[in-house]
Amino acid sequence: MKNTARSIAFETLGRVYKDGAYTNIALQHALTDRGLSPRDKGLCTEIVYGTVRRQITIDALLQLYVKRKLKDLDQDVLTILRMSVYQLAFLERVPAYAAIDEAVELTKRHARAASGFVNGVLRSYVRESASTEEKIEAFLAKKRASEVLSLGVRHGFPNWMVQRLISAYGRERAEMILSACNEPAPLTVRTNLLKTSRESLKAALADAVQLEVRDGELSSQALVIPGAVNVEALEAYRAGQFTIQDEGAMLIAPLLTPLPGSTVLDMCAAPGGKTTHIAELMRDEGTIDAYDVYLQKVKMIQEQATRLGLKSVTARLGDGRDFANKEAAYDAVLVDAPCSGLGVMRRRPDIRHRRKQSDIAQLTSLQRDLLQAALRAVRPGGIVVYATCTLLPEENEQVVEWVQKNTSDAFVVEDIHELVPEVFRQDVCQGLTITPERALTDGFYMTRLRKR
Ligand SMILES: C[S@@+](CC[C@H](N)C(=O)[O-])C[C@H]1O[C@@H](n2cnc3c(N)ncnc32)[C@H](O)[C@@H]1O
Repeated sequence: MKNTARSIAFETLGRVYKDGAYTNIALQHALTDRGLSPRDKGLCTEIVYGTVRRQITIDALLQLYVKRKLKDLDQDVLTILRMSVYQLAFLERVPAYAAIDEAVELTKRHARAASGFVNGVLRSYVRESASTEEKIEAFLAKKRASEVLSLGVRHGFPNWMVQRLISAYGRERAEMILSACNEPAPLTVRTNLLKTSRESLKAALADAVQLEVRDGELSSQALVIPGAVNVEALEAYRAGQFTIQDEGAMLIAPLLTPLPGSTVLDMCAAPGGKTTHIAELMRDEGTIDAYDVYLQKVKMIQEQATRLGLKSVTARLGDGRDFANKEAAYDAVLVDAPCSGLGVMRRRPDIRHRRKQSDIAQLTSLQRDLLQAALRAVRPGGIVVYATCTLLPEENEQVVEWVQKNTSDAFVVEDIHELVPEVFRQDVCQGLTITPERALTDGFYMTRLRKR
């Protein structure tokens, strides 16, 4: 049977559910050289991302029609049911018969004995005329769901995440954040101003992809490309004229205000998005030591620096925490710490299933150690920027507060009002947390500290 959008979606979801693959990476591999039309690639992407994003909602809907526990179903059968209910519940343009017929075909191929069961469940799903919202509410009423469970089921997030976001942002904003995390993220690129101007790159990209490319509004280097395009295949990419980066992430390197000729340590640098930004801001004059703890990832930093033609970057293998015991006196240090990643769930939808509540304490401990080591490694009067791509205060301002109380390297938290775009100024406090519903960026925390 030939490849179709749904058969490749099924295959990709299998890699995610059975092998623990990352959705974005599994999908990228699955779509390469499989002969799908752009339209079918779009449908496949939508089904894969949507099924993973909405899995918790879909499972609630399925429980209304399946008598057995979902965890007792064969994994392939469950995957087929999930991706089919996603189409029936959330994709208005997909005709129900197309989704169901192909679900039955897929089941015949992968779990033949269950094809009648899959057909029955999906047909009873569409037979009931209630809207998706009404079905979700029916499930919640049956469960007598708490407010946290209700929000989690409506938006597709585990209870602990919902609870923590409510504690940090209040119910109303937490719901806006959850909803924004389910929106597709735009494709944005950062112009390498050492090679080209934003105007020239905009024209070159628009010509290459035949779409209207527009300026980003938060960074003077940013361009937004509407639509899913493999920009890494473009000549301008090979020529080092841009880096793929979320516009929110483009706000972090400038917080270091790195001057040409300075010495900078990037402690957690791979794949090098911010390292290369720092080097560009320094006009590639000075030195940037870019560390990561995994060898494979260190290679990625070097590849990016080479592609962009940056000579000031040296990619190095090492644990950032070791700087606690080293002699160093960098002018500036970036700690872009490993974190729970709740700010980037638009692009990495499986984070909501992969992350466990118990990870947070471990991450916090690592983050504290890294920040303490950074304060060791910077010279007196130098700058440390601490950043994450998560929205939880435990990994953000509370890490800074803890280190402030528990380190011998005293520092002040600097005011960053002038260093961030207007739209975020009202949110600057000890640092800045940007959330995805504010300006349609990924979510980040960033703060600038000056060692006394
Ligand atoms: C948020 S990512 C960095 C993203 C990067 N700054 C960028 O903009 O492309 C965090 C990185 O920290 C690395 N890491 C984790 N533990 C580390 C440690 N103890 N020392 C140094 N790097 C570490 C991870 O491998 C990961 O690549």
